[in-house]
Parts: sequence; structure tokens; C-alpha cells
Amino acid sequence: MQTFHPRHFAIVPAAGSGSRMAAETPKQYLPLLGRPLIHHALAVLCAAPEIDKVFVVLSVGDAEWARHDWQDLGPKLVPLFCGGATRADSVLGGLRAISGEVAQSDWVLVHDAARPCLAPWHVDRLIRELAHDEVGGLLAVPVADTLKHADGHRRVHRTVPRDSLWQAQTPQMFRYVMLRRALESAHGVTDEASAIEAAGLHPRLIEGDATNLKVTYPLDLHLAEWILKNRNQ
Ligand SMILES: Nc1ccn([C@@H]2O[C@H](COP(=O)(O)OP(=O)(O)OP(=O)(O)O)[C@@H](O)[C@H]2O)c(=O)n1
Ligand SMILES: C[C@](O)(CO)[C@H](O)COP(=O)(O)O
Repeated sequence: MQTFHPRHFAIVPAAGSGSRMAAETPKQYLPLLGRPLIHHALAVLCAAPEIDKVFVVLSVGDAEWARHDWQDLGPKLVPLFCGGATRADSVLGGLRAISGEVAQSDWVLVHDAARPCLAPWHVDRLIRELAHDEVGGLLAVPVADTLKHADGHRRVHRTVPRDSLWQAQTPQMFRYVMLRRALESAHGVTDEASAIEAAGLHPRLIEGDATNLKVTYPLDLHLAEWILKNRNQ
């Protein structure tokens, strides 16, 4: 009997404006250790032996991509100029654009361009632990701080029990057809897992670590630089 092995593809949404970063350039292109920020995660995804291709979703009018040299990342890297108004729109645009290249049951790993400290072991672990999962899942870390729910006057309304609470990271890995259908039906979701949840399914949480941070505010850029510098020593 012939066995069928699903392939793995990465989609990297990179069509955001980085409004909270308040820089002149969208944060995915800000310099980080001599490279555009997005280059770091793309390098890890392109080097992952399990991943066949890495699709970067850019905004339709992106003029910055062409100003940089991506050749060192090799032939797996494919830019798609089909970003949308929200992160979910950008991911869905990417999924639609690659429909001719992927099988319905292939895995898609969606990773934020804004998470430059992705490490090879994050990708390995996610792919290995989800290989036989029926739904798929995401990297995440258990919440470490005590959580407060605020009232309208920024006073503590109550303390939220943190047991069972996790912070979602990326990559988030689901089968192509399941993810596309879920995103086509979901509204207002901020990650892929939420779309899958809205479809009544339960993504698996794969424990990552805090180094895989999302660069959102200016301080995060310094933290990312520190992490990458110290990791490579
Ligand atoms: N319309 C959008 C919005 C966001 N993203 C991408 O989604 C990832 C996570 O989003 P976030 O950190 O919120 O990025 P921005 O939307 O750029 O930032 P901000 O919310 O501060 O404007 C980023 O890689 C961003 O480029 C996208 O592809 N398309
Ligand atoms: C997908 C995500 O990285 C999970 O933490 C995050 O939600 C994306 O950032 P956004 O600010 O919600 O767009």
C-alpha cells in the first residue's frame, strides 16, 4: 500500500503597518542586526528541511520588499502581493493565492513577520508534535503573571485565575483546507487558532518559550536584538 505524506508550507503575513511601533518604516523592514527584521524568521523557515516553500504575504503596494536582497534565503521563498486589511485577510489572501500548489491535506504553518526570534527548535517541535494530530495547533506559553480584569476606570474589577491560560504565539499549524474554510467563515479573529475554534474544533497547545516574542512596541526591538545576539554566541 502506498503511504501519503502531507507536505508543509509556511505563510508569513507581512502586510501590517506597525502602527504601535510608530516608526517611519513598517516594522517588518526595520533593521535588526544588519538585516530587515523579517529576514530572521524567513531564514529559519527557509532552512527547515520539512518546509517545502515559504510564502510571504505583502501588501499590494509594498515598495520596500524590492529594496532588499533576499537571495541568500534560496528558492523556497515566494513573495505574494495580496495582503488585506487585517491579519486574517492577509493570511486568507495567501491561502487563496497558493491553492494551485498545495494539496487539501498539506500542513500550513502561519508565522508572524513580527516574530524575528523564531528558532529552528520551535519549528521542529511544532511539526513533530502535531504530525499525527487531527486538528493541528500552535506554539504558546503558559501565563506567568497574575492577571487583573479592569473596570472602566482602570481599577481592578477582579483577579482572573491564570490556571489553564496560555499566550498564543506563532507558528500556528493547520491543514490547508481546514484553515481556509475556517478563515472564510470567521469574523474578527486575531489568530488562525481562533478561526479553527469558531469552527468547533480544539487546537493543541505546544509549549514554546518567551524568546519567540512579537515585536509590537519599540522596546521589543531591543529585546529581540538581545535574544538573537545571545543565541548566536
Ligand atoms: N493587514 C495586516 C495586518 C497585520 N499583518 C501581519 O500580521 C502580523 C502580526 O500583526 P501585528 O503585530 O499586529 O502587526 P501590525 O498590524 O503591523 O502592527 P500594529 O497592530 O501595531 O499596526 C505582522 O507580521 C503583520 O505584518 C498582515 O499581514 N496584514
Ligand atoms: C497571532 C498572534 O501573534 C498571536 O499572539 C497575534 O494575535 C498577532 O498580533 P495582533 O496584534 O493580534 O495582530
